[in-house]
Amino acid sequence: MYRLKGCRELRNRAPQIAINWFNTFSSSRSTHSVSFVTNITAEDISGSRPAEVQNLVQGKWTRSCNWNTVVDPLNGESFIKVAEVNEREIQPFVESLYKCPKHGLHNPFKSPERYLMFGDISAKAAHLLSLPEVSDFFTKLIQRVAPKSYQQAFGEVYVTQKFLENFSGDQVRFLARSFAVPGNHLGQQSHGFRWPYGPVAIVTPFNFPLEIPVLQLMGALYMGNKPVLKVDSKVAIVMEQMLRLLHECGLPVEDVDFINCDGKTMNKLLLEAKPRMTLFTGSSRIADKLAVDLKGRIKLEDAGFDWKILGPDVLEVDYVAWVCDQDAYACSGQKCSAQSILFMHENWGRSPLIAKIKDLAARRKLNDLTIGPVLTVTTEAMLEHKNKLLQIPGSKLLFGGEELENHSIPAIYGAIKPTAVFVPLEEILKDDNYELVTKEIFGPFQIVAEYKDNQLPMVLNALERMHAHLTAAVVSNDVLFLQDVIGKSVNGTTYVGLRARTTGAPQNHWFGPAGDPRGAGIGTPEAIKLVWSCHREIIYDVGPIPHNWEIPPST
Ligand SMILES: NC(=O)c1ccc[n+]([C@@H]2O[C@H](COP(=O)([O-])OP(=O)(O)OC[C@H]3O[C@@H](n4cnc5c(N)ncnc54)[C@H](O)[C@@H]3O)[C@@H](O)[C@H]2O)c1
Repeated sequence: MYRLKGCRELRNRAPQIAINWFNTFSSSRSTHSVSFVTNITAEDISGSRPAEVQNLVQGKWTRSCNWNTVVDPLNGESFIKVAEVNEREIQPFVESLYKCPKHGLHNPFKSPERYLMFGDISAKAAHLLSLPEVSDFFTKLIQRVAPKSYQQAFGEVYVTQKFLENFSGDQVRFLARSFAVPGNHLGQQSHGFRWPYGPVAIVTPFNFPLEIPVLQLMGALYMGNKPVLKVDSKVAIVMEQMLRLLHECGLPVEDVDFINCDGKTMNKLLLEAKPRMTLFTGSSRIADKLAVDLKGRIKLEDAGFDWKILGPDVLEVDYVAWVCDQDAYACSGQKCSAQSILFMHENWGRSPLIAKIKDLAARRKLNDLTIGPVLTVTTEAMLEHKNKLLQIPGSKLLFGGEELENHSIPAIYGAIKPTAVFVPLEEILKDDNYELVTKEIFGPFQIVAEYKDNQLPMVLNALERMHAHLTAAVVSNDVLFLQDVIGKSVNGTTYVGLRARTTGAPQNHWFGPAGDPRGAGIGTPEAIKLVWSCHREIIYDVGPIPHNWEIPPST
């Protein structure tokens, strides 16, 4: 991205961005009224027809003094202009959050009809996303900014749609279900309520442009909060379009602010607006900084160095190899849940597993985006990491380790073939090597190690020393083996059994790190309640006072 010069404050102008789904939708379903005009398709966004992304504050879409230009990750062409708010322009966002009281926009004692409103909004948005033309629009828009295969991008749209279905009807008010406990005397009862934080912030990364922001945003809204949302500018166009869709479905325009800015500006906004809670999804480095800056008023979905252990029972080698390939290399390894290290029992080492993973990885092609640009690590950095690993005694390149061929991916991004490097277990555990081997490379890159029966404690030791505990997989149907590994590890989302995978963040199970009191979750009712509400206890004590009551002695 680079900056365009010149200040053009163009508040309240009609958006000029492409919303292909909208055109299709309005022409095929004429009963649905709409309030904005669009003119190009996701495929047509280009250097000659750049799309624009705006900000939303205090109910108004706005532009800014600064335009950042996003380059097409596949060819380097400037194709999206993002109106980026700079540090001197954050005041309207600060004021907007200040307007929201700590008790939120709704709670069980205030505007409870809003719980039902969000049930209705969710139902309508789920319906819209289920329409083939709408889901195709979002799928292709995701592909343009965070290149991944059609199926992987569609998966995001599908999970988002199912999530919205899950919280339709009365399900939003059920999130705020309370409980009561009888008191010590007549007239006393204690009630536990789920209470909003009021003004809140959501910061999300580039890799899931739709799913992560929508699921967290809706969770925040359901519980009665007013969020300011900041998505990585590279992919913000997707969420900008989704907000317009949510407005069509009845979301009040003042309920969410949407800001495009760099990390430094967002940091400043958080310090000045003082949201009561911030949900941060992204790297551990920024997560730790914000935890300090915000004095702990934060929940985190941070980095993943995700592990998979193949147990002693070798079964279904083709299936396990396919899951390994998907876990490590789908979305070019840019899932926070991607398989970063594979510990295989020596029995698997004697099977054709690695050869099969190599063959599957070799099927991946740039032209269908089953492999593609890496948006936060350059080719040079990934190859340098590989070279450092290969200096460890006994390590070897299993496959990959080269730049992609015949590509036009710009040099600011990465482009390497799916890569696997073998490192001996004893070497991984050495202090000099451990940090290097367990460094998260957010690209198509994995470490492979082998262990013998009596070396399982060494594998468990390697897990114990990791700093992030997001996803994990234990591939075995040996129940005693599973018990042993589960009982001695902590990852928040752990798949176990023959079909175990590290990736997979559907709407039907919890996804998030464990072992960290700051850890957040996403997707399920438990995640929403934990992240977006706090406990409030109201103790009713209305009497009557016993008729023979007398003032007792002081205590
Ligand atoms: N745990 C999860 O659920 C999850 C999901 C997706 C990605 N991730 C992690 O995210 C990382 C990749 O994403 P990334 O490289 O975009 O992460 P990142 O930390 O660089 O950026 C994440 C977001 O934070 C913003 N940001 C940067 N500095 C900031 C600051 N000082 N104050 C406020 N906001 C700031 C960025 O603009 C972006 O929107 C990986 O480590 C991956 O594992 C985790």
